[in-house]
Amino acid sequence: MIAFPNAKINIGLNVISRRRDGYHNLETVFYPVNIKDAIEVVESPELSFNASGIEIPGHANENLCLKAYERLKNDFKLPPVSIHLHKKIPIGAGLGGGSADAAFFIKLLNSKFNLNMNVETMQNYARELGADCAFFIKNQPVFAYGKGDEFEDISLTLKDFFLVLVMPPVHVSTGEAYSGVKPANPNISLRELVGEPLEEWKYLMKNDFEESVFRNHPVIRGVKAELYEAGALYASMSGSGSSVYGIFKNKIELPHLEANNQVFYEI
Ligand SMILES: C[C@](O)(CO)[C@H](O)COP(=O)(O)OP(=O)(O)OC[C@H]1O[C@@H](n2ccc(N)nc2=O)[C@H](O)[C@@H]1O
Ligand SMILES: Nc1ncnc2c1ncn2[C@@H]1O[C@H](COP(=O)(O)OP(=O)(O)OP(=O)(O)O)[C@@H](O)[C@H]1O
Repeated sequence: MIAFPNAKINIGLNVISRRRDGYHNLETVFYPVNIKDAIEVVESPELSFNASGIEIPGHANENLCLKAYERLKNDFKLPPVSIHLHKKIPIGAGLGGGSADAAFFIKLLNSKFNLNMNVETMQNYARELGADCAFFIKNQPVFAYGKGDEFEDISLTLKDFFLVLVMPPVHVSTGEAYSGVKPANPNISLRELVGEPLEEWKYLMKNDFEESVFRNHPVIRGVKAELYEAGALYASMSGSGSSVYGIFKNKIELPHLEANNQVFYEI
């Protein structure tokens, strides 16, 4: 059985306060985008994991797909499986790729082995694996708060716009990004701002990670500026970076950016 985990972008991101558990309370809007990995699971004599596509830093034993399998195996009778992950979602990009793989793997095991988990149960397992992970269970646009794993549905759609995502040649680690931010309460919650016309977003919304990440990696600031110069209605770094997206009224090509960056159109 095969699943195709997709990436997400963050529209606005306020880091609000530091928590006792070492995490931060935040508010953001998660929006699914059309850049996808592929994961296949097959019953097999022994547990195995292998990967192709973009190279994943770290040891294969630490892959979030395996962590999801081990976590569910504690609570369910699961046979050994062979897992193949084909990686296409850029890593260290703020696109939640690892989290998407883990969440889709939970859904895949649920279907393949008839585990009868409902959405809430799967979200709870996902929460244990990473703050971004639970979003990918329903995989619909949401306003997220708390650690980024509590949700309110929103009716946002970008289907009438043209979305471009640029991956600069820089990886940013999530821990590094959080350590550069001074948490603060926003004047107006993103919950309200996201309902304003998209043309107004650039005056209203920000990603709190941009300031320090742009300072450490000015190339990312440059990409955002180029997207605005090219006519973006709204442009922002996604999550902890380094990817930057632009929302345009009409279809556009950015050959200049393509020279130094990976560019995804119509995501
Ligand atoms: C930056 C975002 O992508 C925004 O959506 C997420 O907050 C990151 O979520 P994630 O990658 O799933 O994060 P995790 O794997 O759970 O945590 C990685 C590290 O990020 C920091 N972290 C993460 C989420 C959060 N609400 N507060 C944090 O301080 C912690 O230092 C943690 O050790
Ligand atoms: N299936 C996986 N895909 C990608 N990275 C994985 C996976 N499993 C574990 N990892 C580890 O997670 C790290 C980065 O994960 P990920 O791609 O989610 O980060 P990101 O792009 O910064 O996104 P975000 O911070 O928004 O979750 C990698 O360096 C790798 O060591």
